[in-house]
Amino acid sequence: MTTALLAMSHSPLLDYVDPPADVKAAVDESFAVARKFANDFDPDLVVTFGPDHYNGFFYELMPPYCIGYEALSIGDYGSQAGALNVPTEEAKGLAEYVLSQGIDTAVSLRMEVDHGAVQPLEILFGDIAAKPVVPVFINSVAPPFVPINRVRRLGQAVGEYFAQSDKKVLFIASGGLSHDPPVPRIATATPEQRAFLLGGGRHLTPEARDERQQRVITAGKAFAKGEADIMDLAPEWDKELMEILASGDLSPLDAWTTEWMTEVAGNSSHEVRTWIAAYSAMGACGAYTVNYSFYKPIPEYIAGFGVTTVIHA
Ligand SMILES: O=C(O)CCc1cccc(O)c1O
Ligand SMILES: [Fe+2]
Repeated sequence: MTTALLAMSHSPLLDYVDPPADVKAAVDESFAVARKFANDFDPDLVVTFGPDHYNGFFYELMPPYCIGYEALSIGDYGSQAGALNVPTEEAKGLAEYVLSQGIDTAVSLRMEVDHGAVQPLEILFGDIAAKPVVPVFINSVAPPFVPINRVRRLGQAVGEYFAQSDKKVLFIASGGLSHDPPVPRIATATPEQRAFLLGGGRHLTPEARDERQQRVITAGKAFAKGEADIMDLAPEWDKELMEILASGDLSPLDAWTTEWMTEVAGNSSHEVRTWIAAYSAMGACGAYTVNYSFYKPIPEYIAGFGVTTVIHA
């Protein structure tokens, strides 16, 4: 067994809203480090912990987690569309082990994923089907949420499963950190938004897709000028999270309530659940150290933007 971890923020706005040149250069540099890390490790298998943004999962039936036996990228925000290369037997073995540990994951025999799952694959490997990938969805935008301790337990079970494996496994977390992009919320939804959130947002027409994306792009541009009606990024919260994750003892995160996370770090801050699960998976395979860490709050991307690489100590 060998495992490694790459945790990174994603943003649908990477190709749509430009931060100042020095910030963009710093992000590109962090991507170059991540790319070298992933390719030097040369995984036999990749496990992605990713959220979804009402593209594959809707309130009609919203699981807290889901393991994909097959997966299709929907291709939002210019991301690559099409099938992921999912080793179905491996995904099935993982789901069966996770369930045997009392973690009630859903499975999907045809999971639809968005930029939240595939953006890192494109950045690291150039193609979403370049590596065998088992996609693990973690609900990070649609309340109600499970407590953080359960996310840790999910990650631990995933890690335990691969600790037995003879494969080189790269865990990837995609999401966060603090951010509050303009995503419709069920609690405040208009009838039209409610229909979208229940399932009407699946397989949008190109026109409807474009309108949806333009709204987020416009918000990113306004946010960069300090003019958007969304919550500020929370760099102190982001740094505290990254410190706890790096410490190897994730138990302090159990005190982080859903309500508090939303209040301090925004409605989409729950995407950090992908980081927490992935770090837990890594920890279940042995002691670790963070050997590279990048962080910047980037309003143009509507994201507290972090990239970390993690190896076993
Ligand atoms: O719902 C959408 O279309 C995208 C929202 C969104 C915006 C910026 C950073 C993110 O991580 C994110 O999820
Ligand atoms: Fe996201």
